Amino acid sequence: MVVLAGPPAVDQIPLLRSPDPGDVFSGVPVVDLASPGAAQAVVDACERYGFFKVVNHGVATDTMDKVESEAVRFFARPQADKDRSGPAYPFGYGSKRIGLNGDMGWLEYLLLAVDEAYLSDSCTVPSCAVFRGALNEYIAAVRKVAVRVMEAMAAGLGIAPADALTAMVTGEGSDQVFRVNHYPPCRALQGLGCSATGFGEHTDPQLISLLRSNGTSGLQVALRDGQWLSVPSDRDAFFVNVGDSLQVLTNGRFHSVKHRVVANSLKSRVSFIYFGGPPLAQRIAPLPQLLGEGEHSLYKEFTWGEYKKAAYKSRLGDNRLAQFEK
Ligand SMILES: C=C1C[C@]23C[C@@]1(O)CC[C@H]2[C@@]12CC[C@H](O)[C@@](C)(C(=O)O1)[C@H]2[C@@H]3C(=O)O
Ligand SMILES: O=C(O)CCC(=O)C(=O)O
Ligand SMILES: [Fe+2]
Repeated sequence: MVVLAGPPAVDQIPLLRSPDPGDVFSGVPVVDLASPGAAQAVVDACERYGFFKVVNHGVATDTMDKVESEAVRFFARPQADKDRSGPAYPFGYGSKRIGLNGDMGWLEYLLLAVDEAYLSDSCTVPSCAVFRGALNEYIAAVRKVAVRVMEAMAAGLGIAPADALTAMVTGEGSDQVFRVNHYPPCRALQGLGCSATGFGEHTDPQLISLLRSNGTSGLQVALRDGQWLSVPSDRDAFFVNVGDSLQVLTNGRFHSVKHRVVANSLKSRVSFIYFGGPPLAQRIAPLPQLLGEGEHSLYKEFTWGEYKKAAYKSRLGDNRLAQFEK
């Protein structure tokens, strides 16, 4: 990453050299959730990249379109209106500042709390009933896809019971978060050979994240050798990230994928991400069913609450798992 002097509107945002248009991730693993081979395909992708896309997921196009058009309507409102839905922490509207430790990106967003399958009643943002209704329908649907993906993981890993992973995310007190990101076009940088960082590189701390975006590209993932590749957008699919906690539960067999978003100079990107996390008291340690004879955990013992607290003290790009490695 290079930090260049840029036009004033973006002077707080790290700039990236325009990615080489040839560096496209043409081999993103595609998992057909309705196929008999789904479980093995999910495990292969989690081991190799910690990243894959899910098709044939059964979520109605109308459910995705409705939430997208309501989100576009929300972000088109006057800035003063949107600011009344802030601050982002613990939940609400935020702009350019990500987290509490100085990270900046070319985006605005809504960070929302989820209870069971819906927006938490304690989360009064957004206030618009139509947007809330669309979010609730979408969250319930994407959460079902997350459950099917985690069941496929357990089946592919040969773990019993079948709900060993899903129970952590759907059980009482699970820590689920939903995020809507809007990356406006960054026109000031058009033709300058560099792009604004939309959302800086990071791994997701939870078990699993499911992302859907409008058709605007911008998501990039890092391969295990550190090479960054641009992910071709697909508005009909869900992209799945393995998070840090799932890496630990599998004792490093699954890989928590580093990813980032580069803002487009011409088009808006809107993305919707469901983050599945366990209850705060959940112990995060390798599942005994996955440890071979004589195999030890690569990590120190911790709870999700301890990890989350440490994560929220860190900068976006920090290696958050490092301090928990043995
Ligand atoms: C800089 C930060 C933003 C973040 C909390 C953190 O301190 C480090 C982890 C970040 C992240 C990444 C995935 C999700 O977008 C997120 C909501 C999460 O759980 O961890 C964000 C946090 C955030 O935006 O507050
Ligand atoms: O907005 C996106 O496309 C991805 C954002 C992301 O990685 C995150 O919110 O954790
Ligand atoms: Fe992320």
